[in-house]
Amino acid sequence: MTNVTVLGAGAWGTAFGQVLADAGNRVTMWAIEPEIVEGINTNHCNDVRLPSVTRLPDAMTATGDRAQAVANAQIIVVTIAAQHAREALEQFKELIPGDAIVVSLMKGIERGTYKRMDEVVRESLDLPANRFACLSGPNLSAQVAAREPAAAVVASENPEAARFVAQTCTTDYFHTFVSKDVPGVEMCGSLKNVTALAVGMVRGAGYGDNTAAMVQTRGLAELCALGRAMGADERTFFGLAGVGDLIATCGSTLSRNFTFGANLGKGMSVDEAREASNGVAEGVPTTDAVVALGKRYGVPTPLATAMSHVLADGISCEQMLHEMFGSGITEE
Ligand SMILES: NC(=O)C1=CN([C@@H]2O[C@H](COP(=O)(O)OP(=O)(O)OC[C@H]3O[C@@H](n4cnc5c(N)ncnc54)[C@H](OP(=O)(O)O)[C@@H]3O)[C@@H](O)[C@H]2O)C=CC1
Ligand SMILES: O=C(CO)COP(=O)(O)O
Repeated sequence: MTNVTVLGAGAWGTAFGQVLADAGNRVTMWAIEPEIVEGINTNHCNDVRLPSVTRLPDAMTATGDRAQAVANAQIIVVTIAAQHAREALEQFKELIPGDAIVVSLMKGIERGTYKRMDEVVRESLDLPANRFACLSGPNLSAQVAAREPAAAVVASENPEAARFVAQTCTTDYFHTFVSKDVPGVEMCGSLKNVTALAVGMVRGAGYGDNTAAMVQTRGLAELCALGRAMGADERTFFGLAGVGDLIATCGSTLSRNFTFGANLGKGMSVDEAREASNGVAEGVPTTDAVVALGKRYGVPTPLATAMSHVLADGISCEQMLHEMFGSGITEE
């Protein structure tokens, strides 16, 4: 039995905590909100973030105390909204055990620094690469929480750490693959959210399958080009973390990013869509970071750039599509 601590009891943190408990581990959830801590410890549920689960496993407990949360952890899973990860993790820097493996489940790029979550986690905890892993894939939290079959990729520069993490979170319904491609897995998770915003937007505006497929495929092309430039392994884009997660996120009303985009397509303002969102839509702050990374690496990012104009200037779906394609004819 492994001691695993999950930092952040949001929808995914809670659903993944259940996976870890089902896999036979002792799971400690850390949450800021006392209501969530109380709910997990007393009623075995997280009505705030994951109300679809009426009874979480007994092996899951919660605390709001940072030191207590990580004291005996062999694996620490981080699933905090990406833009708050640095400030939250810095408070754990002196507390985490010297041999614990830290696993990021987050899908975003930090605004302002344009850093991936592997970089943010390692910097804020002063963590060597051999103790870091990330996990990503088509994992809509409500479906994983319902124990529907699903799979994910665990990536680490340290193959032993990747296997340890993969074994720790494998159940009869949750399968894991291992990879060494940390930048690839990180870029897949982050960029698919930007694409899901755009696909959601065209769906919300009333367009059908051709338009959605077109936008989704151009998003994949953008992910491949930028990911390649940043040193990712091409094969990752066509695996679970890449195409797999694009299919799930761009095709599901359970996705916060898809739904956020759909609400924009229906005519809501960004503030109204934010208000209506049921949890964090990571693609929103990540969009500008993707545009900035594109400039840094000399890679055109027409989809992210057009979406950044939607988010900043409120351009329409038609204008977004027009901007995305430009006026010239190019090779695909
Ligand atoms: N939901 C899903 O299907 C999946 C989500 N992910 C990724 O996992 C990450 C978390 O998503 P999810 O759990 O769904 O999001 P939610 O919106 O449900 O929860 C966000 C989490 O971040 C925490 N948080 C926000 N700000 C702070 C802060 N300043 N300090 C500490 N904690 C903070 C929240 O704590 P509090 O509740 O106390 O406010 C909450 O636990 C995202 O990067 C997402 O892309 C990945 C795969 C699947
Ligand atoms: O990453 C996810 C599914 O794999 C969840 O997507 P959303 O964050 O858009 O809900």
